[in-house]
Amino acid sequence: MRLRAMAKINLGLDVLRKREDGYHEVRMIMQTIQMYDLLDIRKKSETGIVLSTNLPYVPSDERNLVYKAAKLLMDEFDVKEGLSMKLTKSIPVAAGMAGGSSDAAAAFVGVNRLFRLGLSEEELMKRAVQVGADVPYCVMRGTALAEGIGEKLTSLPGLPRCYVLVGKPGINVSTKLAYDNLKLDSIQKHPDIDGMLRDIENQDLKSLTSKMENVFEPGIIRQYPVIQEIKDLMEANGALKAMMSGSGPTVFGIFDDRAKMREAAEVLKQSHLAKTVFATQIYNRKDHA
Ligand SMILES: C[C@](O)(CO)[C@H](O)COP(=O)(O)OP(=O)(O)OC[C@H]1O[C@@H](n2ccc(N)nc2=O)[C@H](O)[C@@H]1O
Ligand SMILES: Nc1ncnc2c1ncn2[C@@H]1O[C@H](COP(=O)(O)OP(=O)(O)OP(=O)(O)O)[C@@H](O)[C@H]1O
Repeated sequence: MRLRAMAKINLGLDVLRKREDGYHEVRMIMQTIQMYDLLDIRKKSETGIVLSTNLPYVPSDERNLVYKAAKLLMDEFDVKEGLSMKLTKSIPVAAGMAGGSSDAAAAFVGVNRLFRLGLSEEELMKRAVQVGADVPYCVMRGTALAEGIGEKLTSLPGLPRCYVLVGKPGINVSTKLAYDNLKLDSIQKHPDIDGMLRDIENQDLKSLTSKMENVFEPGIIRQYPVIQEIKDLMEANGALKAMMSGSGPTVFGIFDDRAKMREAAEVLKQSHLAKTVFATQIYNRKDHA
């Protein structure tokens, strides 16, 4: 069985407060994009889980979120058969695009199907949060409002067709460090998430993109000014708006015109500001086909 683990971007990202357990309460507008890792899974005769990946620097043992997700379900349902998984990564690692989280979501969906566990999407999402805050959203996909620590999800109407240019500089940002370094009292500008919800309801892409904000952005840009340079390049080359995704460092630009996005992609490639440049579009199917 082959599953696609889709990447996400955050169109709006607000952090409200720190909880007792160290996690933060957030309010975010999430969007799936057509950029994906592949997870091949099959039964094997010997018991246990075996995982291989195409990247030497991504762990292939119990530290991998795919392994964690599969083990969690197989332990709960006392699955005696063995599982063999092959992960082929295309989503940049430690990039703010939920690569590992989405791989884990694919493992939840795949193990549920392969061993006929009969869990509904909602039941999978309930378990998914134990692997990571973004994993329930990666099970759900599409356009969504995420609250709580990211696990309280409300499905939203799909955005009008638009194009997404992804540019990741050659640096990695730890999500944990980004949250630890965030000074909640000195956040200058909180995104207008309620206004964005209205724009999505009204299918008004221009108004929606004009409100895009991410509270992590100023702090991470101070550390890595190249992020600002990539944003500026995208906006100078036709993006309605460009912003950092998640805790960074990946920048995405939203375009209403595919040709313009492709031209901007060429300029970005030639600038050598980004190590990964990928031109794509939003993705609103939810069926894990
Ligand atoms: C920044 C985002 O990518 C935006 O979508 C997510 O909030 C990150 O979600 P994630 O990678 O699934 O996060 P997890 O793997 O659960 O947590 C990694 C670390 O980030 C911090 N963390 C994460 C999510 C959250 N709501 N509050 C937090 O404080 C915690 O220190 C945690 O130890
Ligand atoms: N399946 C996986 N793919 C990539 N990294 C993984 C995976 N499982 C565990 N990891 C570890 O997790 C770390 C962060 O990986 P990931 O690519 O998920 O970060 P991210 O894109 O910042 O995620 P998010 O947007 O959810 O914060 C990596 O450094 C890696 O060692």
